[in-house]
Amino acid sequence: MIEKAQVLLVGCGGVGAIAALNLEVGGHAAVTAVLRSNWSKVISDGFHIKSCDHGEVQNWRPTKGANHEIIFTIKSNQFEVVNSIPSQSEACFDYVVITTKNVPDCPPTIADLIEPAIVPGNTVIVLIQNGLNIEKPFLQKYPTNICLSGVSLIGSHETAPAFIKHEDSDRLTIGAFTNPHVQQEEGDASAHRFIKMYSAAGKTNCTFTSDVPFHRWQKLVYNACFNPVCAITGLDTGRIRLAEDTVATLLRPAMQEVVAAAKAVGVVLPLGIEDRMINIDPVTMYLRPSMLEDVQKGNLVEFETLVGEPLREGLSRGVLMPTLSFLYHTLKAMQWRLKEERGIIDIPAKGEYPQNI
Ligand SMILES: CC(C)(CO)C(=O)C(=O)O
Repeated sequence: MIEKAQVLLVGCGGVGAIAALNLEVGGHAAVTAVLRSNWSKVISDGFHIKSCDHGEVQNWRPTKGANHEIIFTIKSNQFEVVNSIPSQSEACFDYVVITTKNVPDCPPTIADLIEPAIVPGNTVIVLIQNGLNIEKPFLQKYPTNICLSGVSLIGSHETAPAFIKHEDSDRLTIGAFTNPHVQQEEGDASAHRFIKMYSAAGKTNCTFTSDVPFHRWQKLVYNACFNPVCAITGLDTGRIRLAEDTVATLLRPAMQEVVAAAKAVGVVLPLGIEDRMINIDPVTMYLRPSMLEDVQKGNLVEFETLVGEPLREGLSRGVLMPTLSFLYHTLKAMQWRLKEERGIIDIPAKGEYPQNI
């Protein structure tokens, strides 16, 4: 019998639920999933997943429950669902896989939250998240742990709590972030082990890269541009492409600025990458990037890691980035509005006019 790796999965929405399935059905991993907004729904009814890779998976029902810990049975595998981060004394995790959104402007950060589950120098941290410089807080806090990058191309959304619609198959590129305290070969070997475990069910296309910055910047040509333009305008990617001059005046200039920033940090992206990203999906897919979904659900958006980081990298090297600056500062104002709506910030009541305002 295979000894299963113990995986703590933080975040189990559209991307995380499919990651959980891949890991579980492959039979090489036992997943403990940490849920938040969908926790009570998963406890009562389980997940309902319609997946282009896995087919229809209905009602993952709990077979055992105690306080916050519920064990689910999926076929022969066990899938544990909790709503707080278990500590290493409760369970010993080989991997902590993070599939949440990254909102560093709204602490506590995930790097802080996972602390009880991390054994220094041992637990492998896997970030299946968009954006740039996302590894920095983890390398700072857990300098001797291997940290893997996962760049995901997947069309999977949580349409209602615990209802997952997976329409575009899972393609995941895994590699080790450069860490001055860990040999690169060790990180690469760990990435290969993760890929083997993740791909074991044969339902996903998970591949290795030795060039993490290239893959992160390449994906940013999409995420730093399509995501904000769609989130700000309320239009999906198909409509952006159909709408008169939006591609010419907003999307393409933003993409060109990201390509120039990448070049300034030493990452040369393929010629014509802008066109490839603009046309990556059929127009009539009317794809809604995650940032558009987030704004419309009233969720905070990951504008710092998708837009702020490439902008700062480029500006600090003298790259002119007027379009990205505009998108960044617009998103920052939108985030402020979202924070007010969610009660994260308070403002003085209308009608109070203190002298100093
Ligand atoms: C590429 C895409 C659209 C889906 O994986 C994405 O990364 C996002 O929605 O943020």
